[in-house]
Amino acid sequence: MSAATTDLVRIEGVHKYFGDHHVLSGIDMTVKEGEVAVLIGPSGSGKSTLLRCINHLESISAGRIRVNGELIGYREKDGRLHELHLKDVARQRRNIGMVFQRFNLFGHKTALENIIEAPVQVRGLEKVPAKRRAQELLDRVGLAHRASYYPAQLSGGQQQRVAIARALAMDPELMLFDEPTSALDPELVGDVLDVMKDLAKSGMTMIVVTHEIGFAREVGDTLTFMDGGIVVESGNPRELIANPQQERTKSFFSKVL
Ligand SMILES: Nc1ncnc2c1ncn2[C@@H]1O[C@H](COP(=O)(O)OP(=O)(O)OP(=O)(O)O)[C@@H](O)[C@H]1O
Repeated sequence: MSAATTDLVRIEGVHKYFGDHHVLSGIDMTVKEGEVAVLIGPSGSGKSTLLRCINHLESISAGRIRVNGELIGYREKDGRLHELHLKDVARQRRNIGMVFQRFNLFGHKTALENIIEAPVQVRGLEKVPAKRRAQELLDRVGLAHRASYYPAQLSGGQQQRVAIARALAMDPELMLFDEPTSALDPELVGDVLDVMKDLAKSGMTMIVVTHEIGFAREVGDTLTFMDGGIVVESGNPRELIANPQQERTKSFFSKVL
């Protein structure tokens, strides 16, 4: 939501096949630093796949994805892409936080232990500062008083907020959200969206796949409508929702609004 200048994410001509299935058919998209880009579209349109390509959880079949100028998942030599070693992919992923529909917290660890896991294990941070930071992050997501709770003792919305804190603990420069509220009971959705709004206000660059039109309208700097593996239309969320230009977008919004 802050004044956006530089492109933090550049996606150019990205294709993805699963076998013969052409799931992404030439995606171009940029996200500026500090922007919130919302992705919307019918089931199977390729939104999750695109997110997963951005942190190289999926390889791409063609194209380029750059985050902060760095090619993700590959190095380029003589115009050809060569997949990076896992340790280099892991280094890139440390800068990209991802929050999934299912939070996948470690059930045998407390909220705080879940959050310090990666900073301690992956980054080698000492436990004391890691715990201090985790406590700050729990405070930020409104769960300061739940540090010693186990996931099973938390609601779905609280678990998702812990998952957001866990992603933030690695100090990512980009956060990816894949339908973060879709698995939640309706009354728990608001708290998670509020945390995401605060994060947006703090200047975090975010790409959010969601069906929450209100969030898209209120928090999104851009809204991108995908269908059948292509970007059909993209623009200012309010304008796009109020006045879609393409038939496919019109038809989609007429069903979800
Ligand atoms: N690992 C995989 N192997 C084979 N096909 C896959 C794989 N992952 C996704 N697909 C297919 O790719 C297409 C796009 O899926 P994707 O999950 O990206 O869509 P989506 O827009 O996020 O949908 P939804 O809103 O339902 O999550 C679907 O047809 C899906 O079946």
